[in-house]
Amino acid sequence: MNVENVEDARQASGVAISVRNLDFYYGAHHALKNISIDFPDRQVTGMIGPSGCGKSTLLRVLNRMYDLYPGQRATGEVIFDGCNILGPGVDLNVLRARVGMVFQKPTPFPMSIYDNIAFGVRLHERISRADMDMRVEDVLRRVALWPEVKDRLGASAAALSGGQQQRLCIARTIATRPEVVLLDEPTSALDPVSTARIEELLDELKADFTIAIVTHNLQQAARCADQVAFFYMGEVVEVESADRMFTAPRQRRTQDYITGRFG
Ligand SMILES: Nc1ncnc2c1ncn2[C@@H]1O[C@H](COP(=O)(O)OP(=O)(O)OP(=O)(O)O)[C@@H](O)[C@H]1O
Repeated sequence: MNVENVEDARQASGVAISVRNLDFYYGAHHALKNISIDFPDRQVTGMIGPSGCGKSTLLRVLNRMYDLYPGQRATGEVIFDGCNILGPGVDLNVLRARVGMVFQKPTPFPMSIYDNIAFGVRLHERISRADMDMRVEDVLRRVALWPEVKDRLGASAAALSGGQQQRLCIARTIATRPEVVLLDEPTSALDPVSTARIEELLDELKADFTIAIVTHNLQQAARCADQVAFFYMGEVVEVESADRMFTAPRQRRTQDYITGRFG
């Protein structure tokens, strides 16, 4: 399938990634059990549930991050652009550029602000210095960091605040022009002001990217997500629109969790 057909197919189905009958194992530990869930195109999917229920594990499957670790394996299907990305022959560098990931703790590379963005782009594209300058400016503007850093692009990223570093990490992720952005508790290490800025940013980014966000913060899921999935002990118990999830969930276990009966 060429890129245009893939884009047409995704828009027609309205689904960016479709997970079917997914099981995941850390050695003998069965961490995800027969999971099926669709990630709608250009919407935000929030993933909630108690600690250890498998939310981060699912994110790590969606770009095959787990492949970096021996003894971890997935079975089932994760369909992205008409292809099962769990199958053989997938170029993992390309996959990880198309399905980008932002981690809980801001993890800028030990290099300049400019190079934090240019580094990943150079791995995937040959572009001129002028085009790279434009790309760097464009993504820094999109994450609302440009006014704060435009006069010190050559300075170390380590000198930025935690919230600025996380916005830089999001800029770095979108600089390779992924279709999907995965975020694993991206604001849990940040103050309320930085958190609010990242939440606003997600709302803007979903015009162009499909977003999956793991969060412990139910209010954050209610504010940011279009659909919400509730995970419990390695299973997806319920997937609903955010409105329904927090007002009228169908399952008893979901209701107990969102009303704080366990956590
Ligand atoms: N590297 C690993 N090796 C073995 N077991 C692991 C590993 N990472 C996670 N697990 C186990 O897999 C299960 C799911 O973990 P996961 O991190 O996906 O949960 P989570 O819902 O994201 O939790 P949290 O909200 O605390 O981050 C847990 O039982 C956890 O102990």
